[in-house]
Amino acid sequence: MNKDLILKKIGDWNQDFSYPLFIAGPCSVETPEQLDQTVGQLVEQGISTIRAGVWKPRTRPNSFEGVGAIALPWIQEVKAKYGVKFAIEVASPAHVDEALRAEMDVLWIGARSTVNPFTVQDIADSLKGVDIPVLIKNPINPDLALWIGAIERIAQAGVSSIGAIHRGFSNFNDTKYRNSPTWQIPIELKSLFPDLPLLCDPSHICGNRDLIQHIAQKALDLSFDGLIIESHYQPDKAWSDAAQQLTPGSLGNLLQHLKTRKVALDDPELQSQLEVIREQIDHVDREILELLSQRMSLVEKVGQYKKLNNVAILQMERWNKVFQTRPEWAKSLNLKESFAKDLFKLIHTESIKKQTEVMEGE
Ligand SMILES: O=C(O)C(=O)C[C@]1(C(=O)O)C=C[C@@H](O)C=C1
Repeated sequence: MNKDLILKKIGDWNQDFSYPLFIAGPCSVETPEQLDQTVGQLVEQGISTIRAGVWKPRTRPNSFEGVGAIALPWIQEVKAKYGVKFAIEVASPAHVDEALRAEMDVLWIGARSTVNPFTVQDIADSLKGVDIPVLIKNPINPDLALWIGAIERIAQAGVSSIGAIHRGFSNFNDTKYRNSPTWQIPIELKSLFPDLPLLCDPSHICGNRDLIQHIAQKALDLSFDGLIIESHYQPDKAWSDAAQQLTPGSLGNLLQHLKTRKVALDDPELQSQLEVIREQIDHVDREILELLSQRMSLVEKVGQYKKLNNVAILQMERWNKVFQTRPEWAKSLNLKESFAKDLFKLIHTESIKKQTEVMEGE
Protein backbone atom coordinates (compact mmCIF):
# COMPACT_ATOMS: atom_id res chain seq x y z
CA MET A 1 0.00 0.00 0.00
CA ASN A 2 1.18 3.46 -0.83
CA LYS A 3 1.76 5.18 2.49
CA ASP A 4 3.47 8.11 0.78
CA LEU A 5 0.23 9.59 -0.48
CA ILE A 6 0.18 13.32 0.01
CA LEU A 7 -3.03 14.02 1.88
CA LYS A 8 -4.11 17.30 3.38
CA LYS A 9 -6.08 18.10 6.51
CA ILE A 10 -9.32 20.02 5.92
CA GLY A 11 -7.70 23.27 7.06
CA ASP A 12 -5.14 22.93 4.24
CA TRP A 13 -7.67 22.18 1.49
CA ASN A 14 -7.88 24.46 -1.51
CA GLN A 15 -11.16 25.95 -0.24
CA ASP A 16 -12.22 27.17 3.20
CA PHE A 17 -14.39 24.83 5.23
CA SER A 18 -15.44 24.98 8.86
CA TYR A 19 -14.03 22.34 11.20
CA PRO A 20 -15.46 19.85 12.06
CA LEU A 21 -16.97 19.79 8.59
CA PHE A 22 -20.73 19.32 8.78
CA ILE A 23 -22.37 18.71 5.42
CA ALA A 24 -26.14 18.25 5.20
CA GLY A 25 -28.82 18.16 2.58
CA PRO A 26 -31.42 16.02 0.90
CA CYS A 27 -30.76 12.52 -0.32
CA SER A 28 -31.91 13.68 -3.75
CA VAL A 29 -32.77 16.93 -5.43
CA GLU A 30 -36.46 16.56 -6.24
CA THR A 31 -37.91 19.94 -7.24
CA PRO A 32 -36.69 23.55 -7.19
CA GLU A 33 -39.06 24.22 -4.30
CA GLN A 34 -37.88 21.25 -2.22
CA LEU A 35 -34.27 22.30 -2.77
CA ASP A 36 -34.88 25.95 -1.94
CA GLN A 37 -36.89 25.19 1.21
CA THR A 38 -34.43 22.61 2.48
CA VAL A 39 -31.31 24.68 1.80
CA GLY A 40 -32.89 27.85 3.24
CA GLN A 41 -33.77 26.03 6.46
CA LEU A 42 -30.36 24.34 6.69
CA VAL A 43 -28.61 27.69 6.36
CA GLU A 44 -30.68 28.88 9.33
CA GLN A 45 -29.17 25.97 11.28
CA GLY A 46 -25.64 27.10 10.40
CA ILE A 47 -24.97 24.64 7.57
CA SER A 48 -22.83 26.09 4.80
CA THR A 49 -22.02 23.02 2.72
CA ILE A 50 -25.00 21.23 1.21
CA ARG A 51 -25.13 17.70 -0.15
CA ALA A 52 -27.68 16.41 -2.64
CA GLY A 53 -27.98 13.53 -5.09
CA VAL A 54 -28.52 14.47 -8.71
CA TRP A 55 -27.89 11.03 -10.23
CA LYS A 56 -28.84 8.21 -7.85
CA PRO A 57 -27.41 4.72 -8.23
CA ARG A 58 -30.28 2.44 -7.21
CA THR A 59 -30.16 -1.26 -6.45
CA ARG A 60 -33.05 -2.11 -8.75
CA PRO A 61 -34.37 -0.51 -11.93
CA ASN A 62 -37.63 1.41 -12.07
CA SER A 63 -37.02 3.16 -8.77
CA PHE A 64 -36.34 6.89 -8.60
CA GLU A 65 -32.87 7.40 -10.09
CA GLY A 66 -32.51 11.11 -9.42
CA VAL A 67 -33.81 13.94 -11.57
CA GLY A 68 -30.45 14.16 -13.38
CA ALA A 69 -28.76 17.19 -14.92
CA ILE A 70 -31.88 19.38 -14.84
CA ALA A 71 -31.12 19.76 -11.13
CA LEU A 72 -27.84 21.56 -11.82
CA PRO A 73 -29.31 24.99 -12.67
CA TRP A 74 -31.61 24.72 -9.61
CA ILE A 75 -28.52 24.07 -7.51
CA GLN A 76 -26.71 27.03 -9.07
CA GLU A 77 -29.66 29.20 -8.13
CA VAL A 78 -29.70 28.18 -4.44
CA LYS A 79 -25.91 28.46 -4.28
CA ALA A 80 -26.15 32.06 -5.42
CA LYS A 81 -29.18 32.84 -3.24
CA TYR A 82 -27.81 31.41 0.04
CA GLY A 83 -24.05 31.60 -0.54
CA VAL A 84 -23.53 27.91 0.21
CA LYS A 85 -21.08 25.35 -1.14
CA PHE A 86 -22.52 22.31 -2.84
CA ALA A 87 -21.45 18.66 -2.93
CA ILE A 88 -22.87 16.12 -5.36
CA GLU A 89 -22.18 12.48 -6.20
CA VAL A 90 -20.51 11.59 -9.48
CA ALA A 91 -20.34 8.08 -10.90
CA SER A 92 -18.94 8.61 -14.39
CA PRO A 93 -16.75 11.02 -16.40
CA ALA A 94 -19.95 12.47 -17.91
CA HIS A 95 -21.19 13.33 -14.40
CA VAL A 96 -17.82 14.91 -13.55
CA ASP A 97 -17.96 16.97 -16.71
CA GLU A 98 -21.48 18.23 -16.01
CA ALA A 99 -20.73 18.87 -12.33
CA LEU A 100 -17.64 20.92 -13.16
CA ARG A 101 -19.46 22.92 -15.80
CA ALA A 102 -22.15 23.69 -13.23
CA GLU A 103 -19.42 24.82 -10.79
CA MET A 104 -20.09 22.37 -8.00
CA ASP A 105 -17.71 22.84 -5.06
CA VAL A 106 -17.20 19.27 -3.86
CA LEU A 107 -17.68 15.90 -5.55
CA TRP A 108 -18.18 12.57 -3.86
CA ILE A 109 -17.75 9.04 -5.12
CA GLY A 110 -20.43 6.68 -3.84
CA ALA A 111 -20.01 3.26 -2.26
CA ARG A 112 -21.25 1.47 -5.35
CA SER A 113 -18.62 3.20 -7.48
CA THR A 114 -15.75 2.73 -5.00
CA VAL A 115 -16.15 -1.06 -5.34
CA ASN A 116 -15.23 -0.87 -9.01
CA PRO A 117 -11.63 0.14 -9.82
CA PHE A 118 -12.55 0.70 -13.50
CA THR A 119 -15.21 3.23 -12.52
CA VAL A 120 -12.90 4.95 -10.04
CA GLN A 121 -10.10 5.11 -12.61
CA ASP A 122 -12.47 6.59 -15.22
CA ILE A 123 -13.53 9.24 -12.71
CA ALA A 124 -9.88 9.87 -11.74
CA ASP A 125 -8.90 10.31 -15.40
CA SER A 126 -11.69 12.81 -15.90
CA LEU A 127 -10.40 14.80 -12.89
CA LYS A 128 -6.85 15.21 -14.23
CA GLY A 129 -5.85 18.87 -14.09
CA VAL A 130 -8.88 19.82 -11.96
CA ASP A 131 -8.38 20.48 -8.28
CA ILE A 132 -11.73 20.14 -6.56
CA PRO A 133 -12.26 18.46 -3.16
CA VAL A 134 -13.30 14.84 -3.66
CA LEU A 135 -14.84 12.70 -0.93
CA ILE A 136 -14.62 8.95 -1.32
CA LYS A 137 -17.16 6.73 0.38
CA ASN A 138 -16.11 3.29 1.52
CA PRO A 139 -16.97 0.40 -0.79
CA ILE A 140 -20.18 -1.43 0.17
CA ASN A 141 -18.16 -4.49 1.22
CA PRO A 142 -15.76 -4.26 4.17
CA ASP A 143 -12.61 -4.12 2.03
CA LEU A 144 -10.13 -1.56 3.30
CA ALA A 145 -7.69 -2.15 0.43
CA LEU A 146 -10.38 -1.28 -2.12
CA TRP A 147 -11.17 1.94 -0.25
CA ILE A 148 -7.47 2.87 -0.14
CA GLY A 149 -7.10 1.96 -3.81
CA ALA A 150 -9.84 4.43 -4.74
CA ILE A 151 -8.17 7.16 -2.65
CA GLU A 152 -4.84 6.44 -4.36
CA ARG A 153 -6.40 6.61 -7.84
CA ILE A 154 -7.95 10.01 -7.13
CA ALA A 155 -4.75 11.30 -5.50
CA GLN A 156 -2.69 10.14 -8.47
CA ALA A 157 -4.95 12.17 -10.76
CA GLY A 158 -3.56 15.24 -8.96
CA VAL A 159 -6.52 15.99 -6.68
CA SER A 160 -5.03 17.54 -3.55
CA SER A 161 -8.08 17.86 -1.30
CA ILE A 162 -9.36 14.37 -0.57
CA GLY A 163 -11.58 13.09 2.21
CA ALA A 164 -12.99 9.67 3.04
CA ILE A 165 -16.59 9.03 4.08
CA HIS A 166 -17.50 6.11 6.29
CA ARG A 167 -21.07 5.09 5.37
CA GLY A 168 -21.04 1.57 6.81
CA PHE A 169 -20.86 -1.80 5.10
CA SER A 170 -23.59 -3.99 3.62
CA ASN A 171 -24.58 -6.85 5.82
CA PHE A 172 -26.53 -10.00 5.09
CA ASN A 173 -27.89 -10.38 8.57
CA ASP A 174 -30.67 -8.14 9.59
CA THR A 175 -28.98 -5.96 12.18
CA LYS A 176 -30.01 -2.79 13.87
CA TYR A 177 -28.21 -0.78 11.21
CA ARG A 178 -28.86 -0.47 7.48
CA ASN A 179 -25.10 -0.72 6.98
CA SER A 180 -22.84 -2.11 9.72
CA PRO A 181 -20.53 0.53 11.18
CA THR A 182 -17.62 -1.95 11.57
CA TRP A 183 -15.61 0.89 13.11
CA GLN A 184 -12.31 -1.00 13.02
CA ILE A 185 -12.08 -0.40 9.24
CA PRO A 186 -12.22 3.44 9.29
CA ILE A 187 -10.02 3.38 12.41
CA GLU A 188 -7.44 1.31 10.51
CA LEU A 189 -7.71 3.76 7.57
CA LYS A 190 -7.08 6.68 9.94
CA SER A 191 -4.12 4.96 11.53
CA LEU A 192 -2.57 4.29 8.10
CA PHE A 193 -3.27 7.83 6.84
CA PRO A 194 -3.45 10.18 9.85
CA ASP A 195 -3.79 13.29 7.69
CA LEU A 196 -6.70 11.96 5.62
CA PRO A 197 -9.87 13.80 6.65
CA LEU A 198 -12.49 11.25 7.64
CA LEU A 199 -16.20 12.05 7.68
CA CYS A 200 -19.00 9.83 8.92
CA ASP A 201 -22.33 9.40 7.16
CA PRO A 202 -24.62 8.31 10.00
CA SER A 203 -27.70 8.50 7.75
CA HIS A 204 -26.58 5.57 5.62
CA ILE A 205 -25.20 3.61 8.54
CA CYS A 206 -28.47 3.92 10.46
CA GLY A 207 -31.13 3.86 7.75
CA ASN A 208 -33.39 5.26 10.44
CA ARG A 209 -33.41 8.76 11.81
CA ASP A 210 -33.76 7.65 15.46
CA LEU A 211 -30.27 6.16 15.59
CA ILE A 212 -28.39 9.02 13.95
CA GLN A 213 -27.52 11.03 17.07
CA HIS A 214 -25.80 8.07 18.67
CA ILE A 215 -23.70 7.21 15.60
CA ALA A 216 -22.84 10.86 14.96
CA GLN A 217 -21.58 11.22 18.54
CA LYS A 218 -19.63 7.98 18.32
CA ALA A 219 -17.90 9.25 15.15
CA LEU A 220 -16.83 12.45 16.91
CA ASP A 221 -15.66 10.42 19.91
CA LEU A 222 -13.46 8.49 17.48
CA SER A 223 -11.91 11.75 16.17
CA PHE A 224 -13.73 11.84 12.84
CA ASP A 225 -13.30 15.20 11.11
CA GLY A 226 -16.94 15.77 10.25
CA LEU A 227 -20.35 14.42 9.35
CA ILE A 228 -22.48 14.24 6.23
CA ILE A 229 -26.14 13.90 7.12
CA GLU A 230 -29.28 13.70 5.03
CA SER A 231 -31.86 16.37 5.67
CA HIS A 232 -35.10 17.25 3.89
CA TYR A 233 -37.68 19.89 4.79
CA GLN A 234 -40.41 17.23 4.55
CA PRO A 235 -38.61 13.93 5.21
CA ASP A 236 -41.70 11.74 5.13
CA LYS A 237 -42.50 12.97 1.63
CA ALA A 238 -38.93 12.40 0.35
CA TRP A 239 -38.66 10.54 -2.95
CA SER A 240 -35.75 8.46 -1.63
CA ASP A 241 -34.42 7.48 1.82
CA ALA A 242 -37.49 8.90 3.61
CA ALA A 243 -36.89 6.98 6.86
CA GLN A 244 -33.39 8.31 7.46
CA GLN A 245 -33.75 12.01 6.62
CA LEU A 246 -34.05 14.62 9.34
CA THR A 247 -35.81 17.95 9.14
CA PRO A 248 -33.33 20.85 9.19
CA GLY A 249 -34.69 21.71 12.65
CA SER A 250 -33.97 18.22 14.02
CA LEU A 251 -30.56 18.32 12.40
CA GLY A 252 -29.80 21.62 14.13
CA ASN A 253 -30.92 20.12 17.42
CA LEU A 254 -28.71 17.08 16.85
CA LEU A 255 -25.68 19.25 16.11
CA GLN A 256 -26.32 21.35 19.19
CA HIS A 257 -26.29 18.26 21.39
CA LEU A 258 -23.12 16.81 19.88
CA LYS A 259 -20.03 16.98 22.03
CA THR A 260 -16.96 17.72 19.96
CA ARG A 261 -13.90 16.14 21.54
CA LYS A 262 -10.35 17.39 21.54
CA VAL A 263 -7.99 15.18 19.60
CA ALA A 264 -4.97 16.06 21.73
CA LEU A 265 -4.66 16.99 25.38
CA ASP A 266 -3.62 20.56 25.82
CA ASP A 267 -3.90 20.73 29.61
CA PRO A 268 -0.50 19.69 31.11
CA GLU A 269 -2.14 18.63 34.42
CA LEU A 270 -4.52 16.26 32.65
CA GLN A 271 -1.69 15.13 30.41
CA SER A 272 0.47 14.10 33.37
CA GLN A 273 -2.43 12.31 35.08
CA LEU A 274 -3.01 10.39 31.88
CA GLU A 275 0.69 9.60 31.58
CA VAL A 276 0.59 7.81 34.95
CA ILE A 277 -2.29 5.60 33.83
CA ARG A 278 -0.72 5.01 30.42
CA GLU A 279 2.47 3.77 32.09
CA GLN A 280 0.38 1.28 34.04
CA ILE A 281 -1.27 0.18 30.80
CA ASP A 282 2.18 -0.31 29.22
CA HIS A 283 3.15 -2.50 32.16
CA VAL A 284 -0.03 -4.61 31.99
CA ASP A 285 0.31 -5.03 28.20
CA ARG A 286 3.84 -6.30 28.69
CA GLU A 287 2.55 -8.86 31.22
CA ILE A 288 -0.23 -9.93 28.87
CA LEU A 289 2.37 -10.58 26.16
CA GLU A 290 4.66 -12.45 28.57
CA LEU A 291 1.75 -14.69 29.57
CA LEU A 292 0.79 -15.25 25.94
CA SER A 293 4.38 -16.19 25.21
CA GLN A 294 4.28 -18.70 28.10
CA ARG A 295 1.02 -20.13 26.77
CA MET A 296 2.55 -20.50 23.31
CA SER A 297 5.56 -22.40 24.75
CA LEU A 298 3.13 -24.82 26.40
CA VAL A 299 1.22 -25.21 23.15
CA GLU A 300 4.53 -25.94 21.43
CA LYS A 301 5.28 -28.62 24.03
CA VAL A 302 1.87 -30.22 23.40
CA GLY A 303 2.72 -30.06 19.69
CA GLN A 304 5.93 -32.09 20.28
CA TYR A 305 3.90 -34.77 22.11
CA LYS A 306 1.36 -34.85 19.32
CA LYS A 307 4.09 -35.26 16.73
CA LEU A 308 5.81 -38.06 18.68
CA ASN A 309 2.55 -39.90 19.21
CA ASN A 310 0.92 -39.18 15.85
CA VAL A 311 -1.96 -37.24 17.33
CA ALA A 312 -3.96 -34.69 15.28
CA ILE A 313 -3.36 -31.00 15.97
CA LEU A 314 -7.01 -29.98 16.17
CA GLN A 315 -8.57 -31.36 19.36
CA MET A 316 -12.20 -30.32 19.28
CA GLU A 317 -13.21 -31.84 22.61
CA ARG A 318 -10.48 -29.99 24.47
CA TRP A 319 -11.02 -26.86 22.44
CA ASN A 320 -14.77 -26.82 23.11
CA LYS A 321 -13.99 -26.95 26.82
CA VAL A 322 -11.54 -24.05 26.53
CA PHE A 323 -14.00 -22.11 24.42
CA GLN A 324 -16.77 -22.64 26.94
CA THR A 325 -14.88 -21.90 30.14
CA ARG A 326 -12.89 -18.79 29.10
CA PRO A 327 -15.93 -16.59 28.39
CA GLU A 328 -17.38 -17.70 31.74
CA TRP A 329 -14.14 -16.76 33.50
CA ALA A 330 -14.13 -13.48 31.60
CA LYS A 331 -17.65 -12.68 32.73
CA SER A 332 -16.72 -13.21 36.37
CA LEU A 333 -13.86 -10.74 35.79
CA ASN A 334 -16.20 -8.10 34.40
CA LEU A 335 -15.15 -8.64 30.80
CA LYS A 336 -17.52 -9.24 27.93
CA GLU A 337 -18.02 -12.90 26.96
CA SER A 338 -18.00 -11.93 23.29
CA PHE A 339 -14.61 -10.26 23.76
CA ALA A 340 -13.18 -13.42 25.36
CA LYS A 341 -14.60 -15.50 22.51
CA ASP A 342 -12.97 -13.31 19.87
CA LEU A 343 -9.69 -13.28 21.77
CA PHE A 344 -9.56 -17.06 22.23
CA LYS A 345 -10.51 -17.69 18.59
CA LEU A 346 -7.39 -15.69 17.68
CA ILE A 347 -5.29 -17.54 20.24
CA HIS A 348 -6.50 -20.92 18.99
CA THR A 349 -5.67 -20.03 15.38
CA GLU A 350 -2.17 -19.07 16.49
CA SER A 351 -1.82 -22.35 18.49
CA ILE A 352 -2.72 -24.34 15.40
CA LYS A 353 -0.17 -22.41 13.33
CA LYS A 354 2.51 -23.03 15.96
CA GLN A 355 1.76 -26.77 16.16
CA THR A 356 1.67 -27.01 12.35
CA GLU A 357 5.22 -25.60 12.32
CA VAL A 358 6.22 -28.21 14.94
CA MET A 359 4.62 -31.05 12.91
CA GLU A 360 6.23 -29.92 9.68
CA GLY A 361 9.62 -29.24 11.28
CA GLU A 362 12.53 -31.68 11.30
O1 LIG B 1 -4.93 -29.08 24.17
C1 LIG B 1 -4.37 -29.24 23.06
O2 LIG B 1 -4.36 -30.31 22.43
C2 LIG B 1 -3.62 -28.11 22.48
O3 LIG B 1 -2.90 -28.31 21.52
C3 LIG B 1 -3.88 -26.72 22.98
C4 LIG B 1 -4.99 -26.01 22.20
C5 LIG B 1 -5.08 -24.60 22.83
O4 LIG B 1 -4.57 -23.64 22.23
O5 LIG B 1 -5.65 -24.49 23.91
C6 LIG B 1 -4.61 -25.95 20.78
C7 LIG B 1 -5.16 -26.74 19.81
C8 LIG B 1 -6.25 -27.70 20.08
O6 LIG B 1 -7.24 -27.69 19.07
C9 LIG B 1 -6.81 -27.54 21.41
C10 LIG B 1 -6.27 -26.72 22.37
